Amino acid sequence: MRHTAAGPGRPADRLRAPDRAVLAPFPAVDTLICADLDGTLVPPSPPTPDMARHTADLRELCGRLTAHPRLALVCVTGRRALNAREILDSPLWVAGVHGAESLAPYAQEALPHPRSVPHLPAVRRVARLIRELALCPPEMHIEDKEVVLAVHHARLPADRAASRLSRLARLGRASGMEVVAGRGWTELRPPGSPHKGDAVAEMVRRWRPRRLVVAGDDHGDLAMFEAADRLAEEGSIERAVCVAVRGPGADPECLRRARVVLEGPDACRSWFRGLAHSLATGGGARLDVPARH
Ligand SMILES: O=P(O)(O)OC[C@H]1O[C@H](O[C@H]2O[C@H](CO)[C@@H](O)[C@H](O)[C@H]2O)[C@H](O)[C@@H](O)[C@@H]1O
Repeated sequence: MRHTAAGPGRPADRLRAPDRAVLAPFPAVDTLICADLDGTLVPPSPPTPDMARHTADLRELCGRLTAHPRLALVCVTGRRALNAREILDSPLWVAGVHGAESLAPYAQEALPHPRSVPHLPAVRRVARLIRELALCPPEMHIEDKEVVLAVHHARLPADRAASRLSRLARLGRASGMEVVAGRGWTELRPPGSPHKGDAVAEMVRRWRPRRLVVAGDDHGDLAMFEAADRLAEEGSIERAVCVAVRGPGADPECLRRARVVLEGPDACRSWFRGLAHSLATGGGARLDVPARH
């Protein structure tokens, strides 16, 4: 079943394109921000008790950043794109499932990446087999993301999860899929599935920014850091700034490689707020200051 933003075919009013809006996609911008969601813009799941505060703050921040004509903001997440939009509650571009699907600001459906399309039947087949063979133990949960299958096992200690995952992984590999582990989840992905670095490169092609900021906290976000450095080296952008967000389970390599390290999603959102202010007042200087807050 496809996710919709607010019931079948009805996006929430706030996510509807304004009447007579001239939708000029991808004007060239000065600064493109590609930000991960869980652990970066909001605390990682499970939701913290003050989640409502984070969500309200995030919505205000997204409004502020997307209103800026020289700035573009894209959410690059492992979540399904429509699920991410519900959390963001803002009409952003979203690269979902690590870049395997994309959602335009006012679109009601996410589109699978062209590389993922030929594999949709195989993903459906593996999902059906897992159900028919009852391969998923009760402590785990399979999320069918259509372009990949995610097994959520955050409630199990790693060693117990590993033993329970082995049959699922064997079935995935026998069907030609790759097995990729994340924080509390393991995904079965078709070969050549896009990663977050692909999503960043695609967004840079579209927006042609001079400066690129990528922000993340997890192992999968390193692909964004690598893409940003590569795009700067090859001259597609003038400069890249990798921002890591520290928190429970943050990837040490992310923290080591980042130029800017921020203490949690609150600090990340306020750093972006400062960046927007600096651009609005003719700056961008904030990007020139190496910071480890
Ligand atoms: O790329 P991100 O924005 O950091 O998203 C990563 C995953 O986030 C969500 O998983 C997290 O919450 C799950 C419970 O809702 C939990 O089981 C898992 O351990 C957490 O990582 C999302 O459900 C996944 O699809 C994303 O890949």
